[in-house]
Amino acid sequence: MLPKVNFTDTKSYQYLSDHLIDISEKHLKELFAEDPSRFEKFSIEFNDILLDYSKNRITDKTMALLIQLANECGLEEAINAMFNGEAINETEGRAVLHTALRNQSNSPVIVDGQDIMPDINDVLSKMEQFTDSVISGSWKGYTGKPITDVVNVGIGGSDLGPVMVTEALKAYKNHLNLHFVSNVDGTHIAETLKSLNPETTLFLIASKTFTTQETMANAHSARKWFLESGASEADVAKHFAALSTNAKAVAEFGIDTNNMFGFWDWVGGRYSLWSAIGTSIALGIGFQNFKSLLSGAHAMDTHFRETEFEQNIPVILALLGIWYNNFFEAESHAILPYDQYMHRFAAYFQQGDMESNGKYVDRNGNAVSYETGPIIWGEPGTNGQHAFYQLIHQGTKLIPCDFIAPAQSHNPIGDHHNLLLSNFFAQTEALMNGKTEEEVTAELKAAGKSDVEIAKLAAFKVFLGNRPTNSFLIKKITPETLGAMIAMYEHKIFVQGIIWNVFSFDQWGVELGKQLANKILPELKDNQLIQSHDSSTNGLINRYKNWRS
Ligand SMILES: O=P(O)(O)OC[C@H]1O[C@@H](O)[C@H](O)[C@@H](O)[C@@H]1O
Repeated sequence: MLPKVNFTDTKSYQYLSDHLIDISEKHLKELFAEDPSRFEKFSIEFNDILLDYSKNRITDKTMALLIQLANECGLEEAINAMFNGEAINETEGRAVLHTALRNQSNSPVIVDGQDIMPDINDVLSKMEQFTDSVISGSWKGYTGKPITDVVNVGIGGSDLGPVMVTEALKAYKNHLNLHFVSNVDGTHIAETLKSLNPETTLFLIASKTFTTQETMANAHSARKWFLESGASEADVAKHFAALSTNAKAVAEFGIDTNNMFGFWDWVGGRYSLWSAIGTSIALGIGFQNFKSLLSGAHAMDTHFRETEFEQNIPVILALLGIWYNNFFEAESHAILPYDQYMHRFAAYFQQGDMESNGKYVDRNGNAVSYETGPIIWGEPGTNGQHAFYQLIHQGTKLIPCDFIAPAQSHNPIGDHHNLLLSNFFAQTEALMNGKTEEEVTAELKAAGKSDVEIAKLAAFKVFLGNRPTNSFLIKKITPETLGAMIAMYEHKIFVQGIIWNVFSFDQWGVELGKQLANKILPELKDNQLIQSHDSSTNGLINRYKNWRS
């Protein structure tokens, strides 16, 4: 069982509220001037990842109070409860053990009195055999040709993780072409199938429940396309595999359960890329690289589990997020990778974070009186700089940002990487320091502007600065460092959920829309006038019926 503390009732919350007044009066520039050791003090190096969190609106006292808050909320107890397999997903009565999937130490993890590691290892070795045979070409399609294209059909957690990782690790990719179909919009599958040859295409139907409407619709269309190409039902086994917890539904769909890679209800969808859901990753970059991804994540798990909070990266990130979310009233958090390969990283953690902590009911079943999960967003630098950074620099909203960049590029072309990294360093410096009116005036004077022009322009060119950032400098984006970064954010989300006293591993909020869509679907079958909803919904449905044919 998890602790169920209302964090606004703690002593540290009160102290932090008082301390906020002092910090609000300080500019980050002043904090740096007052303490020359800020970088040494507020940075942590872990396995080729350097986190610099010194450009945050914090002092030693802030960090001490935030850690006190974590202690008062029972964080240590909660971490142990998760790793020990307690049913901390209480509303679904499940343990939360994605950490076991990457438990490279192989130490026993007990659920309901049974060690789950042997089952995990069995699936991993089945995945290894399968992916090796597809990659080597010994797995043949129904006309005897090797597989060239793999289509992962899944949505949400059965799509976003594999997409993000295979993009982030594209430098490690082999000859197999990967495709991802998620949207129920027929365009997605239609456009994907256009370039494919059924004789050399392998479909992975990825769905934890194997009931998700979008995935089932796309899977059926894929099978129809395959059969219409001249293949027989018996050939399906060579071209369709399932990644799921639901063997019965897989068999009913017509996929040979020998071609099923299983996982378990204690793996949440948005935490499932480490499970059989990662089969597309293992196919795209090879099983050994997939294992390295798991190892990187496992190293972060060990760090999270064993390191004192003062040096614990996920804990520190979570507490900083709470500082801004609940004390500075920041509404969102930007993730900004300076790495083109990581272009889906923020999108991935939109699900990871917002589906986990987007809750207004606390673990006691009461509506909360404080803010919970932030809006997560972001795009890669430097593209974002030319799009939305204006608002981060000069808008009215406080947006804490995570800047992420590799020191070594996989594509060291000319001066590109120095150009990229100069922007990475410059942005956090600019966000912190800003530019004063005096600086602006001096600059305009030097550019030969008249006093009248300076008076007219100066105000628009002032940057207040004092905008907080974290910087992650990663030696290189490898399967290990990427695995560690993903696990780091997962644990950050966990810690925040503990402090906000919400259940981070259910997602009831996605159900209502699904239920209503199921109710509306039969109403779309014919052209009868619909009057069963409110006037807006009726009006939209009726106009759709009128326009669709
Ligand atoms: O893997 P499944 O069962 O098809 O589910 C896909 C997604 O379905 C959504 O409804 C859930 O909100 C996600 O968490 C989940 O990842």
